[in-house]
Amino acid sequence: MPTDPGPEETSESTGSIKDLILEQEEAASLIKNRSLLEPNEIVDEERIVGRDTQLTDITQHLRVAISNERPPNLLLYGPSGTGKSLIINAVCQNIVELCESRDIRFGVIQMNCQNVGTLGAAVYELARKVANDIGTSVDVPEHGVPNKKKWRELYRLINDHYDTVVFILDELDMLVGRRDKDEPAFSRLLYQLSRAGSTDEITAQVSVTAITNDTKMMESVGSRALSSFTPEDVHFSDYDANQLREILRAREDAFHEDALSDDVIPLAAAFAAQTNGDARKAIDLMRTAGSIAEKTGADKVREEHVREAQDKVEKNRVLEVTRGISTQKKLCLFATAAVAREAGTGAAKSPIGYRVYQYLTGTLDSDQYHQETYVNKMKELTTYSLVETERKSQGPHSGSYLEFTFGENPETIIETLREDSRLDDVHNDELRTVVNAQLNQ
Ligand SMILES: Nc1ncnc2c1ncn2[C@@H]1O[C@H](COP(=O)(O)OP(=O)(O)OP(=O)(O)O)[C@@H](O)[C@H]1O
Repeated sequence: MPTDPGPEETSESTGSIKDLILEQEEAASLIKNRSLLEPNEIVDEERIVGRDTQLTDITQHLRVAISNERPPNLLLYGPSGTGKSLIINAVCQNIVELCESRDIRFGVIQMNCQNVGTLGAAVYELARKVANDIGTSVDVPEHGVPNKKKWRELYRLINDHYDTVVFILDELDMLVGRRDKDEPAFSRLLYQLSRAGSTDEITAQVSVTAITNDTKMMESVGSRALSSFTPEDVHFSDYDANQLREILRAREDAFHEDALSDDVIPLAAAFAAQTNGDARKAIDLMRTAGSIAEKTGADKVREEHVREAQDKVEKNRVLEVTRGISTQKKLCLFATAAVAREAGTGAAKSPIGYRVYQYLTGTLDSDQYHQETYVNKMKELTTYSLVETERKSQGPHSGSYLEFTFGENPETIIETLREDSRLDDVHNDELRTVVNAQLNQ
């Protein structure tokens, strides 16, 4: 039978937790507005800096919607955290408001394609989002019906409720679909959406904005889709340290007055620019540095907190990615990071990476993939933005190879992977010797 804790004990424990909360609140005296430092927070337009060209281009393309004309299709491409979603959403939000004031039924339907899976699931998800936007429900079941019915339902919803609709398909290249199809699902989705308006299936005007990190995505788009999609391209490049500094300055009021020492923003901007020019990362660094400073009871966020945050953020990201991957993928990544670390450029060539992978699998007495599979495993890791690939030529008669460039410090990747005890038998000195011998060949 449970014993009665008694009034004294209850009030004492409640009191101590409350005290703890209040104590922590008092210690958290540096960050004033945490949501401004959340990576997915949609910020007001006064806080958008450094993307004037893209903002002007996108506005120029989409503004025709306020005259009830169909905006062109767009392709926004560039690395992670360079403001693609931010800018398109800011422009669309303003167009929605202007259209409302002119009684034009303008809709914006955004879908992140990362976890959607198949074409059928994508069409259903779009229908669900449209239904949600207009406050109704989808009239076909999610499973067990042919895609044709889902398309028909999507068209019905659009025709009934919009004059113009813009579909924003984020991370579109991730919508690969079933492997047995000749054409990736994203290509079929683009084809259907962009041709629907030219048939009588959709009476509303439809425009598609595709967003991708993969500069080569359009190479996998089938010829039918290519001839109907024909987007205007808007490129988003990495931010440099100056731009990141401006972005962070525009969020300085996330902190209490005088809570930031002068070198904090320039250092966080420099770290983020060094690795991949990603604004999300710069913002993340500021938040982590602030939390570290608060936790240690510091009166200000200082340079050392940013350095500690940098270490933590890098390790966390690598950990997050590597925790779930197979041992073989870890070996591929470990070998490639070891080459990039010694090469000093943050990059590794696939044939050298493969030879170091062979050394690793030999040392650990584990299964060994062929080079093609090694390359494919590394390519799969690009989805996490940990590594990027680029095909390079060795010269006119020597074929080509892939170059892997790391978004994080290769040393961090190696250290993080080493937390897996199966790598204990790989000794650092010997690994360095093997890698250098391969690099010098
Ligand atoms: N120019 C900018 N001014 C202010 N904040 C920015 C700017 N660019 C990006 N950010 C902030 O950085 C974060 C990431 O931006 P966003 O989501 O637009 O990147 P993205 O290019 O769409 O990245 P991904 O390809 O990973 O989706 C967001 O919190 C956004 O508010």
